[in-house]
Amino acid sequence: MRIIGTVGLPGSGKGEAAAVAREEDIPVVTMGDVIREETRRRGLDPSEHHGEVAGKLREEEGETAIADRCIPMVREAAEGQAGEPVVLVDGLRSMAEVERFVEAFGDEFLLVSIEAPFDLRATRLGDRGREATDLDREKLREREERELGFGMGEVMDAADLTIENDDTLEGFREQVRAVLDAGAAAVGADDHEAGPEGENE
Ligand SMILES: Nc1ncnc2c1ncn2[C@@H]1O[C@H](COP(=O)(O)OP(=O)(O)OP(=O)(O)O)[C@@H](O)[C@H]1O
Repeated sequence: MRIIGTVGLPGSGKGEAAAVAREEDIPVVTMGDVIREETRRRGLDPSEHHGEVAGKLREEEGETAIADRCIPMVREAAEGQAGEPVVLVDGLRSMAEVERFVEAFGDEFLLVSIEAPFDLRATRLGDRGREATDLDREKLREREERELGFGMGEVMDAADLTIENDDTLEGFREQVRAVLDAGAAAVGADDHEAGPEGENE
């Protein structure tokens, strides 16, 4: 089994990476969807209260609340696959979450950081316009600071691979496909040799 987890600031391209995985029939577990679902369960609008509920969940159930909910979903997604399974986990945010995934999956877990400069991300999010923060640069800064407050910078530094998403969408999608294919090929092989480019070492 190979579990590929992504980390990246808002608008870096995690959703696009997940879309590429789905096109390749690789199941995706989206950590943000777990929060959106919980936000709706609490009778709140995810486009407004997503961050607040993410914080509350961590306060109530601990740092790994969201990872804990995702791990059985990952196992279930893996069980549904023929051959050696690969699952993409979209959106890790803290070292506590990384450690939880490593505890659950050991060397089968590969952490990939997706990175792009603030201005590019702000423009792309403005075009996307999914959430209130997408259209407002100040709100984006706040969202970003909140996410960095959860320790996201440290997670990005700890990644096994970095994909720079500062060029065309098609170029980015190709890089993602290469990592997914290498991840799939590396199932059962030595861990950190997966991935064609952008390795930290
Ligand atoms: N290289 C690129 N060129 C042009 N547009 C891009 C590129 N990469 C991503 N995008 C677009 O930018 C927007 C943000 O990307 P995406 O939704 O993947 O970000 P994200 O990391 O999932 O953000 P969030 O954490 O806010 O959900 C999307 O509309 C996506 O299609």
